[in-house]
Amino acid sequence: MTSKVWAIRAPEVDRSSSAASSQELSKYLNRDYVEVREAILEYLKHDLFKPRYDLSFYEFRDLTQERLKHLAKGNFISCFDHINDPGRFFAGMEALTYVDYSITIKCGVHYTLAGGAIALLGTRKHHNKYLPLMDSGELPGCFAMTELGHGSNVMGIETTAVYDHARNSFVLNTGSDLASKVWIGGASQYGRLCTVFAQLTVGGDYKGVHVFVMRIRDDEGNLCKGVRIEEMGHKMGMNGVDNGRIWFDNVVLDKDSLLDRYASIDEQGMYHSPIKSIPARFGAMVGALSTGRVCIAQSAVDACKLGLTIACRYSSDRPQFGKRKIGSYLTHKRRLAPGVAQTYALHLMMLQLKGLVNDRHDPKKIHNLSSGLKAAATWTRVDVLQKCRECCGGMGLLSENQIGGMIVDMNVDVTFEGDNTVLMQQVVKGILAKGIKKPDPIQVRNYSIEELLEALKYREDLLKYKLVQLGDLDANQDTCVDLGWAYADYLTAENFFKEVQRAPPALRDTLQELAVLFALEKMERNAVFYVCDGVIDADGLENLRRRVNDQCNVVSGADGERLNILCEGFGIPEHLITAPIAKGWREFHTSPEIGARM
Ligand SMILES: Cc1cc2nc3c(=O)[nH]c(=O)nc-3n(C[C@H](O)[C@H](O)[C@H](O)COP(=O)(O)OP(=O)(O)OC[C@H]3O[C@@H](n4cnc5c(N)ncnc54)[C@H](O)[C@@H]3O)c2cc1C
Repeated sequence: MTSKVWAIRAPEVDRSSSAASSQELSKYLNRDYVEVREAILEYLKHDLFKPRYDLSFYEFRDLTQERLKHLAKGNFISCFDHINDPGRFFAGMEALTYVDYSITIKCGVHYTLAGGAIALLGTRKHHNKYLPLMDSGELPGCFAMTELGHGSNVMGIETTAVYDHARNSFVLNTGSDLASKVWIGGASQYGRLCTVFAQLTVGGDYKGVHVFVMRIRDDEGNLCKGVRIEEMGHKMGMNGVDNGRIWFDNVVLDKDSLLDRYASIDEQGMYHSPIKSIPARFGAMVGALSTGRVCIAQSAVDACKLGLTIACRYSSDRPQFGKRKIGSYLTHKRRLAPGVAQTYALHLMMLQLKGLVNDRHDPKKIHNLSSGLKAAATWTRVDVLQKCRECCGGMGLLSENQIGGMIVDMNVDVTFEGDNTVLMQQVVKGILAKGIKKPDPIQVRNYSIEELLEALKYREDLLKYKLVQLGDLDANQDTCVDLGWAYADYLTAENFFKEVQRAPPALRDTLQELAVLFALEKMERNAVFYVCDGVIDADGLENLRRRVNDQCNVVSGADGERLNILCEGFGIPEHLITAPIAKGWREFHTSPEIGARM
């Protein structure tokens, strides 16, 4: 089936009840690197980026590879941006989620993971040799960290690199099948260059995990000596990415293959690193690669924007049980309005995080924040897109309506770039400190902004205190995940209310309504905590439910029409909203052309 992109108009929106205009909202949300964003969105009008639902496994991979090549021609994304201007890099990568997650991840592996590792862990010789060819798309890159036996535990990987001073080179070996590199994006068919994580030994001394850059295929696409690659297999989604499995058998790598920003070997074969401890050195190397997590978190937020735009438009346009629009039902508002609030909240928080990366802020803070937000944003995406799909009823299942495809393609985002459950535990290790005092008890009565923020902060502080008292994090992993959420929720809410103050006056009421809904809904999700710890009682809980209902009504408008304005504020151009249900489902499904699109 070839998908025709229908030029049916977007539904009319009643703007009378909205305090803020969608253009003003969009200008406020999309305020950084405006020219890069606009240019890439325009570039994505090319036919190559139009949706295709009729392709076989290998045809879809070829299309994704063609898309990567075409993007490279546009010069929007450069691996050098990791060093010179990370904010520009993020802006260049962002719009891709609106096209398709396979191309997003294809670019993510090539530019962010492989290109980022070379840029951030390598030195000038590596930059000059590889990055221009990666920018032009001539040298497709892979990133080989995960092994069959070691996924989340990267420090435990078993691939070995032994330095041989007599030959001035390293010898790379997989050893057992459990040490084969698995899931490696781009490896199965198109990848030619690879950044490989391996345990380094120099002069018989073990030095820990280091990263090497090497060719896995030559310019003709033939596998290099000692490299074996197999196909990973058909996946539940994201099949445009050719994931593969790699084995290394006595592969000889020259000395310059070591990405040597954090560790090097001198002319006499002596190993040097400014970071003496093996775990600290590993932490510095992996910590430098937080760009990937930032991109995954941003993609999750962008997917929420697209899913909500489609679901809200359809809901305010589709009557059911007489003339009543489905968007007018409380249960619809309850499913969509909190998602819109979460998406605004997370988008604004991501702007802060990207600002910290751009300013080269404290790496520890960036690591904690990017880990917590990656987990929060991707888990939020799972919830938001499922609700969007349900709100569209059966129409939500049609591939051309975009939401279903995103659900399956993006499901992996809770697992890769750090499994969310494991990431939340890392966040907790990063934020717990000795001497944390028990917070004074609080009570919430009227759900003012001050009380809402106090309640979110209280949850974080009390969970921190409890975990310090409990001591054994391993035996209390469930509380660790709760604390990771509490940390992300409070920071995101606090930032949202600050944004209300920073925003132009015309936007403040609208943003505040959303921020209040965000905070109320977070309290409601954690009602068990608040009741058990005496912050609210049974009446308070009932009051909280009513407050969430009221706020969903305020944010949504009578038929959910206000949600359309808020979604327009996300600024997704019409050519990337291809779902027919977002463009007038009646005209589309009653058109005489309906048969022609199959
Ligand atoms: C489509 C896809 C593309 C990928 N692309 C790449 C790539 O290009 N390059 C690359 O190097 N890797 C890639 N990966 C690998 C990815 O990074 C790993 O899948 C991820 O790190 C998780 O490892 P794992 O799959 O072995 O899961 P595991 O680590 O085995 O985790 C499985 C489950 O156990 C839980 N668990 C694990 N450890 C703990 C713990 N300490 N405490 C509590 N729970 C725990 C996790 O929460 C999870 O639910 C990709 C994966 C996929 C699926």
